[in-house]
Amino acid sequence: MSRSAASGHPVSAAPATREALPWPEARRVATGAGRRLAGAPKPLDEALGGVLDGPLDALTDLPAFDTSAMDGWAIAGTGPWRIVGEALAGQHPSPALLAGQAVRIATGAALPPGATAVIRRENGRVTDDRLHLSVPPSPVPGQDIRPRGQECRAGERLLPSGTPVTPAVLGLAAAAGYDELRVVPRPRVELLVLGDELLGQGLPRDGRVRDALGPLLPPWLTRLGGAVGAVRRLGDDAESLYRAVDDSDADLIVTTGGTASGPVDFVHPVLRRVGARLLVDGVAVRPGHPMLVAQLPDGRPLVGLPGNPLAAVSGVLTLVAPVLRALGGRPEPAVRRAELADAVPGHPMDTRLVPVALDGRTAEPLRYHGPAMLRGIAAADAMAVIPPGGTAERGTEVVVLDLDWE
Ligand SMILES: Nc1nc2c(c(=O)[nH]1)N[C@H]1C(S)=C(S)[C@@H](COP(=O)(O)OP(=O)(O)OC[C@H]3O[C@@H](n4cnc5c(N)ncnc54)[C@H](O)[C@@H]3O)O[C@H]1N2
Ligand code: MOO
Repeated sequence: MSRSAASGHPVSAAPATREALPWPEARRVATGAGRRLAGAPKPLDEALGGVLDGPLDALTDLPAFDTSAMDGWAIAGTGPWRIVGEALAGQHPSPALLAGQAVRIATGAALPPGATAVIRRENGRVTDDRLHLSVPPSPVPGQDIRPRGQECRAGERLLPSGTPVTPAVLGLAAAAGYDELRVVPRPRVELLVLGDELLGQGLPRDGRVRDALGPLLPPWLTRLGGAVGAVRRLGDDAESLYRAVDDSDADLIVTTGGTASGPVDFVHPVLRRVGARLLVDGVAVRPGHPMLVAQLPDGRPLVGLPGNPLAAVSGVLTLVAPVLRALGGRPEPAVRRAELADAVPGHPMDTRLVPVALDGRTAEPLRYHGPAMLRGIAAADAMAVIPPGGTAERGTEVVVLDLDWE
């Protein structure tokens, strides 16, 4: 918030100095700031993107009955076989086969009782209602039969609680007999982009710049499990920020800009006015140190991201991602590590997050990583975590945070 602006409401300025939390601790606090949302039953077509609220246990054996795995003939005993009928997918099982009998059968059709194997269409020949093998040897018992319960038995655990509901999970749930699933819904996110200087289109002009975070954040927060409503761009005006925060019923509010101590940085004063409690007020990380997490009086979290675009990216990885995971009941991703392809200077006191391109186990640090720049991160696969202290030399193994945005 760089332009001079007047607020209609009397809000005091933010304090000049705050206690910055070490980066690992800030992430832990962020994880604890989101209470898992209540699960609810959803029809399958509305469950996508949620997280299983309870394990997925099979409601049936799968397959639910013995089926043919191939188009051909179901046979009993040894051949040649007399063809006594036909079995198509979706039909009741045909009458029991006796030794020396066969039925024509389609893939997925219920196997008649007594059938011992299936002969594929291309391996048999029919003359005068008699089936002969054209390709020996005789099928072994059970050949090309999918026996009932091959994939699972009724009651068997298919997936644990907390599994993200993907299209494949929907398919498995349907196959296993479910019409609806109990899911933790995607947390609803309200995104408030602050700054009089921000333009929605065209070239930067007259001291104004394009809003980079309005386009950047919604698809990313969606990838991270949020349900992001329309972005609201607000001017540098404490009253409209106050009203937006006070009116919002989102599970998580994310603001951008206005976190520092400039003349129109209203996030802190507005948080005080709504009675929010600051859980994280500054993080020892570069870029992004003025990022914050607050808890509204009713317990809902608000994350304040700094306005500098790369600082905001750092804030998403540090604070928003853990809060969203906690709200949405998603597990933490496995820690990933890579070796630096070049030395990266550390910050004396703060953790650094540096855009890197990954090539297998190697992380190449990228240029253009200033807090106001997006050029480096747009070419990056991840951000490398450089602990405080001296230089991380070439070959040092560091934690990398996947951007995972495609
Ligand atoms: N006296 C101090 N000044 C600053 C400090 C400090 O500790 N003391 N911290 C600096 C750091 S670090 C950062 S990061 C920024 C954070 O500032 P705010 O969160 O208050 O953000 P703004 O002042 O609103 O904006 C900063 C910068 O980013 C541009 N911006 C904002 N929003 C967007 C957007 N959506 N798209 C593109 N660019 C955006 C804005 O125009 C400013 O240039 O404060 C430092 N100052
Ligand atoms: O959040 Mo600031 O990056 O450290 O410019």
